[in-house]
Amino acid sequence: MDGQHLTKVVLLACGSFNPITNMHLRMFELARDHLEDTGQYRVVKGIISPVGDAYKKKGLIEARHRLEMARLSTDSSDWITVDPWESVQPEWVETAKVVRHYYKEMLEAEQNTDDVDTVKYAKKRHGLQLMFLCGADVLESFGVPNLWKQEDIDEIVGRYGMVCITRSGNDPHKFIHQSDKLWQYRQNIHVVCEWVTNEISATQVRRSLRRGRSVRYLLPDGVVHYIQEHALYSAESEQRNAGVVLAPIQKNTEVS
Ligand SMILES: Nc1ncnc2c1ncn2[C@@H]1O[C@H](COP(=O)(O)OP(=O)(O)OP(=O)(O)O)[C@@H](O)[C@H]1O
Ligand SMILES: NC(=O)c1ccc[n+]([C@@H]2O[C@H](COP(=O)(O)O)[C@@H](O)[C@H]2O)c1
Ligand SMILES: [Zn+2]
Repeated sequence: MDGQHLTKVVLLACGSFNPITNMHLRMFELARDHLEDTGQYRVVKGIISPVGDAYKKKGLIEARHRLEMARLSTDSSDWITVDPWESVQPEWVETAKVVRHYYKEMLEAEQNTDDVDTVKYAKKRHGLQLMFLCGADVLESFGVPNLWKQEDIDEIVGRYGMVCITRSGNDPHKFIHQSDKLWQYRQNIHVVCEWVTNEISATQVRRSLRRGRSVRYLLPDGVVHYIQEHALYSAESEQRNAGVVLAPIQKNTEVS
């Protein structure tokens, strides 16, 4: 097998990463194994895109710290990268737009490496795909009123496709079954069952940190040191954006 027939995939994970945990990194490994196991894909790159400060989620610390922690975590990976583009935007950016941005970049990069043979390029283009990577809670958040625009869901799932990692408390298969829209796109949603269940969540990590408890082995060592060095995550930082409406809700309920 020469792998020529395989579709090359770039995985894009969007989120707060407040802070990045081992489970965020595991998501990429799980998704790659799952996709490559189908015999149809070769995963060539993973992108972590931390959300910008304008997202206004409660307890969200500054993007420069979240970005740096993500960088420290991916230093040892030969395929997972961190991209600052979304995190430095002054306004919150809809995820559909983020996906579009990276897809465009991906095509441009491909074109630059092969701009002499346009016929080959057109063929190659066909064999290149960007997929949105998330946990089952994000998939289920598609059902939260005013959080996602329907056309954005159509674009992300219908046009690009997604990989969704199971998370306890969520049932992505049932959720897809119960949604007419997601059921229609079911071929584009790769649900990955994580059998080695790992319930690390950034919320729990922040809670432990506030209480002075160890979070070692839940986060990469470099991240634990960075948090200590910069004294991140306190009772005060958890109050950031308290009472502020989350940017997507604000945007989708605005009276124009
Ligand atoms: N334990 C986990 N299992 C599966 N997916 C996960 C897990 N933890 C995080 N994710 C996924 O990682 C992405 C980024 O998530 P996020 O930054 O919100 O982390 P989180 O741990 O859910 O944090 P918080 O508790 O602050 O919401 C999301 O797609 C989320 O579903
Ligand atoms: N309408 C939208 O595009 C929309 C709505 C809610 C969350 N999101 C994104 O999903 C991710 C969710 O992150 P959290 O789970 O940390 O809140 C963020 O990257 C956020 O920008 C997008
Ligand atoms: Zn979350």
